[in-house]
Amino acid sequence: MLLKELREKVYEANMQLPRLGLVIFTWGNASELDPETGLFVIKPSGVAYDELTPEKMVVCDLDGRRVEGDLNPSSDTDTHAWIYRAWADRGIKGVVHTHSSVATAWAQAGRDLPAYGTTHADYFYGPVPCMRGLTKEEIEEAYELNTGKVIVSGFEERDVDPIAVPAVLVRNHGPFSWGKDANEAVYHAAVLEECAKMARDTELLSPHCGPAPQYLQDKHYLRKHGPNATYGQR
Ligand SMILES: O=C(CO)[C@@H](O)[C@@H](O)COP(=O)(O)O
Repeated sequence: MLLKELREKVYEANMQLPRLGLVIFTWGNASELDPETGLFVIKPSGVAYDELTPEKMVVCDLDGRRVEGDLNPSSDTDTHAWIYRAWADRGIKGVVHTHSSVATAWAQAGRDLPAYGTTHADYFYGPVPCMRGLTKEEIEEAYELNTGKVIVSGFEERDVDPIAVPAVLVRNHGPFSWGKDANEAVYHAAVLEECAKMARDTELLSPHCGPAPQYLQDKHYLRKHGPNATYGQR
């Protein structure tokens, strides 16, 4: 069996999704890329979380083709593969998709998630962008592959660094997040959902409050990220 240890790691990352309240039923998926082989492990499609095992994880290549496994890989496999092809050389080796309800509501509303406070700024350096929905033709051509293309090209067009903002909202669909591995991608998915809840409530309390001042966002993001980070135990 290929990538036995990675299968176990990706299984555990997937099991975090329902534990954190980010998914129900079979929604969502997590994967991690093995840079040495260029293969990634992903959850199988449509399998309930309480039926998952490391052995049921599916190994795919960067074209999204199944290399090992009896089950069909996640229906979002091509999206994960597109993100790896585009950003693995930036150190992005874990991808997560969820339908966490409040982040999905921002995606359905077609709105970027504003940086209203330091909680957001600690993890996302600026708003989390909401990328356009797919056209009918893109959906009919290759839905999941074009979802990945919309995400990556959207970051390029909007000049957003996927390291500085490790998450995205896809209009009328939901959130995707990423990180250095599957666990960090899950972590970012959970933080995104909490920031989405806070932003929704912020707008209820003060509809036109505007984002946190840039100097405050800078302070919080840069204290945790980059060469001058000071947060926590060094
Ligand atoms: O959003 C989608 C597919 O894009 C959901 O069905 C997804 O969260 C779960 O699909 P899979 O079970 O991983 O195939």
